[in-house]
Amino acid sequence: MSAPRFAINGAKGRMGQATARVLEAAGHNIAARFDKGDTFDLSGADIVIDFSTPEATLHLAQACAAEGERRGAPIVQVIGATGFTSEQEAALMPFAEKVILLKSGNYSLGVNMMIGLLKQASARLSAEDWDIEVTEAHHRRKVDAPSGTALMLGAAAAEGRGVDLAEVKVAARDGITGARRAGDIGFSVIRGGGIVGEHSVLFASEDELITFSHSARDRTLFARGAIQAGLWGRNQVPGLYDMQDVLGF
Ligand SMILES: NC(=O)C1=CN([C@@H]2O[C@H](COP(=O)(O)OP(=O)(O)OC[C@H]3O[C@@H](n4cnc5c(N)ncnc54)[C@H](OP(=O)(O)O)[C@@H]3O)[C@@H](O)[C@H]2O)C=CC1
Ligand SMILES: O=C(O)C1=N[C@H](C(=O)O)C[C@H](O)C1
Repeated sequence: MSAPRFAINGAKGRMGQATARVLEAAGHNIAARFDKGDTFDLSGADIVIDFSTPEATLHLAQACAAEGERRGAPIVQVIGATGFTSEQEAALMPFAEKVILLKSGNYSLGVNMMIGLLKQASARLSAEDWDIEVTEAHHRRKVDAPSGTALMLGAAAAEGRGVDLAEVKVAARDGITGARRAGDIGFSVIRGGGIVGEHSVLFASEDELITFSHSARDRTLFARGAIQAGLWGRNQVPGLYDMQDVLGF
């Protein structure tokens, strides 16, 4: 297989710049860099690392599908953006027929390890006795909440209990909320300064507390994972994959 040619969407953003640094340090070819207002010319690229916005991701998926058809070989689009509405998630699905889509709220090894552990824990700790609370903290410029990672962790905990997160999610508490309902999964959000990404999931019973936590110290961590996902994607057929697939978890 020939050397991979990368493109970056959201190239001037924090993650776009981190991705460029990692690619350049590894000697990879960056064939194109896109930002707001640019036309997606994908003719020189095989793998697009996309840390932009949900809207931009959908436009890019359309361009990847068209370019893949034109050349008779699918493009890999690694989606890092978070904050998709359910309508945007649904709108992305048809592109999985033509594009090798990888999508994850977090491309770190640690968070993806934690997902498996949470499924195990929540399957064993009964909803009657154990309350689950997800807490996340990020930098002051983050625009979506709860974070994509927090939602993934909450979804993993819900899956372990055999329920849909949408049925048990409590994203905010304020005022006279009433007592906690058994089985709910609560989310708390902190925004401040330059925090790269902190996530914790608390299991609380009357007598014991168990906490799973992950701390990201540098955003090149996410860039490295996204590039790993892109290289893995080159050997796949069109479809929708996540970082669990890449890592074989
Ligand atoms: N999955 C993961 O592991 C990780 C995911 N993320 C997610 O990645 C996303 C980006 O994060 P971050 O880099 O910090 O954010 P930034 O705001 O720094 O970067 C986003 C970039 O996308 C650009 N952009 C906006 N609209 C378009 C468009 N239509 N076409 C192309 N580019 C566009 C922005 O340009 P402008 O500023 O001009 O609007 C900006 O340069 C967020 O959703 C974040 O939650 C972040 C880290 C890890
Ligand atoms: O916006 C960020 O910075 C991050 N976003 C992702 C998320 O929403 O979970 C991943 C990481 O925590 C950093």
